[in-house]
This record gives sequence, C-alpha cells and structure tokens, in this order.
Amino acid sequence: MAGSGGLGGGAVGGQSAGAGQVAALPASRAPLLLMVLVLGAYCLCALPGHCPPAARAPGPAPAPAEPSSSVRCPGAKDLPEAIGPGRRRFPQALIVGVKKGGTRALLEFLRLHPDVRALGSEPHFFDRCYERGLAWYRSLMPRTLDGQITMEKTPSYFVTREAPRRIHAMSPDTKLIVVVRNPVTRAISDYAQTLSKTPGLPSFRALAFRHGLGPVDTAWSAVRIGLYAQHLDNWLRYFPLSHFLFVSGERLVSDPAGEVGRVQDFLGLKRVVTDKHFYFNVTKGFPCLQKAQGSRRPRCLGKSKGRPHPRVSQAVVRRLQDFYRPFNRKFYQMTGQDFGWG
Ligand SMILES: Nc1ncnc2c1ncn2[C@@H]1O[C@H](COP(=O)(O)OS(=O)(=O)O)[C@@H](OP(=O)(O)O)[C@H]1O
Repeated sequence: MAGSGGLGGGAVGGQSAGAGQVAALPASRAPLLLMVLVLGAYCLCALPGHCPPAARAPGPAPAPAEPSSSVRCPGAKDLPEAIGPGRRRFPQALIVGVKKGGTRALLEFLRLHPDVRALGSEPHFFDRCYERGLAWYRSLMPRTLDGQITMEKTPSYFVTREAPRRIHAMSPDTKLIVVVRNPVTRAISDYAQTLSKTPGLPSFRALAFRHGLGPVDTAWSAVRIGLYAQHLDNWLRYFPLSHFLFVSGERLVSDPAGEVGRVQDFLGLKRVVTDKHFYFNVTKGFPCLQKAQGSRRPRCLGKSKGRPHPRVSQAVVRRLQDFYRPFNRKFYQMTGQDFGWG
C-alpha cells in the first residue's frame, strides 16, 4: 500500500533507461536484470544522501518525517511497489498548503479511504524539483487501479509563485485542497518548528516585527505565508475557484470526520471515512485514528505534530491579529467562507 509510508526509495532514479534495457533483453533475462537493479538500488540507498527514507514495512508506523528546509528531491520509486497491479498516474488532487495548517493530518485521514493512494512524503516537485521533469514526478507516485485517486501533499506549493502555472501545465483539471489555519497561530507553529531545529533563534517578537518593535515584517516567511488572500490571487490566475476546497485547520481538530467528509465529497468519493475512524486522545490533545492504515492499532500523528508552542505575549498576538484582519476578510470574500479568525 502506498500508505506504508515513505517516499519510495527506489529503483535508481526512476529511470526510464533501466526500463528500456529490460525491454531490449530476451524475456528470460529480464527477471535477472530486474533483480540486479533492485539490489543495486538497495546498495545505493545505503550511501548517505542517495535515497529518501526507506519505505516502511506495512503496519503501524509513525507518520513520515517532514522534510527540512534543505530537503533533497526524492530518490525514485517505492521499492515494494516496483512491481504490482495498477499504474502510476499523475495526481488528480493535491494538498497544496498551507504549511502547519494540518496537511499531514488530512492526508493521513484520507489514506484510510480505499480509493485514495497517496505518496507518504512530500515530493516538492512543483517548487524545488521541477527540473527533474514530469516523467520523474509520475515515477514517484504509488500505483493506482482505475477509479482510485492519486494524491500527494506539499504545503509549500501554496506560496510558490510558479506552482499554479506548473500544476496547470500538468493538468488543468487538478483538484486543489488548501488547509488553512488562523495565520497568527500558524506563524507561531512555524516558529516553534524552526526553534526545535535552531536553538538560540531570536524570539518570535524579534522576528515578527522589524527591529522587534516596528512594523510587521512581511519578509519573514512565518508571517508571509499567512497572507492567504495574496497567495490565492496568484492561483486564481490559472484555476477557477471551483477547483479549490478550503479546509479549516481548526475544524480538522474539533470535527475531523466533518472536514474529511467535505473533502471526500469534493473528490467525488463515497463517505467511507467517518466518525467511527477517530477518537480524541486526551494525552496528545488531538484526534487520532482508531486503526492506523494497514494495522489494527490506534495511531496518533508523530511528535512534530501538536508541538507545544512557545509563549508569545498577548500584545504580540493582538498586533498580529490586527495586521492580518484585512487580509483574512479579503480571503473570506474570495472563498465565500468565514473561518472565524476575526
Ligand atoms: N490529528 C492531529 N494530530 C496532530 N496534529 C494535528 C492534527 N490535526 C491537525 N493538526 C495540526 O497539524 C499541525 C501541523 O500541520 P502540517 O501537518 O500541515 O505541518 S507541516 O507543514 O507538514 O510541517 C500541527 O501544528 P502544531 O500544533 O503547531 O504542531 C497541529 O496543530
């Protein structure tokens, strides 16, 4: 199952050349060559930096780790899926944003649906790896049968200027899902993530305001990402609003089944993922899955989801709320949805 997790490591760079060699060989030698290729891929993966995290065995596993900002383009196909039924297709639906909105939770919830097959990790194709080409991108995708939907999530697409044009060039029919969250909480969550990797980072306040006291610093990505209306403007140059579904990050926590229900409707899927798939884990403070995909055991998302946030003063929060208010209002107007952030 695609759900086993990691980006597929794989078969030496997605290589159409390798496939061509197999085709040119007498049929009796092809299995041998395939074995050599697979073994070779394993050896390559043993070298640092060559492959994404190894594909996981089926069963309960933590959610795939999020890439750091120095993420490399993923390696290639999922080894366990090098052979199997169905074929690799371009995604018909993408979760394009937003960073820290709840994108991992949504993808993991959707993967419970038998008609959804999704890449475990973020391929970053339309922002960082575009030069690898569409054939490479497709080679990363899990195999799907007719009627199944291929998906991936990369939250940075939403704020990448070229992403809408590139996705439109892949397919103008692509369905686009954006999980949005109060931009102030989102910024603090983003900062908490950076802080967890960068001890000694200046305070949130020092980064959010120029010179720590001046105007809001929109050059700081944690602030800029929350200007949803501006980013959406760029997408609407390529896709009509009907191609988008905006998911409330807050409701994804308070009513996961309700939000996932909307997503299933949007994707034209039967509502298979329902209330009975979730329970609220008091220790984690979030909804978790009654049964993880491919397992009978409950599963919550990993430690990097639901991190404690650093304390930020009410005065700072209020200033940021005031700053975002007109952008939020514009976003509500554009989407026809009030997300209740003020
Ligand atoms: N069920 C469940 N379990 C855990 N966490 C949940 C869940 N639903 C939503 N969230 C919220 O998801 C936030 C992380 O968002 P993303 O997955 O989009 O982050 S990332 O951009 O991929 O790094 C994460 O943000 P933080 O709480 O700030 O860590 C969570 O609030």
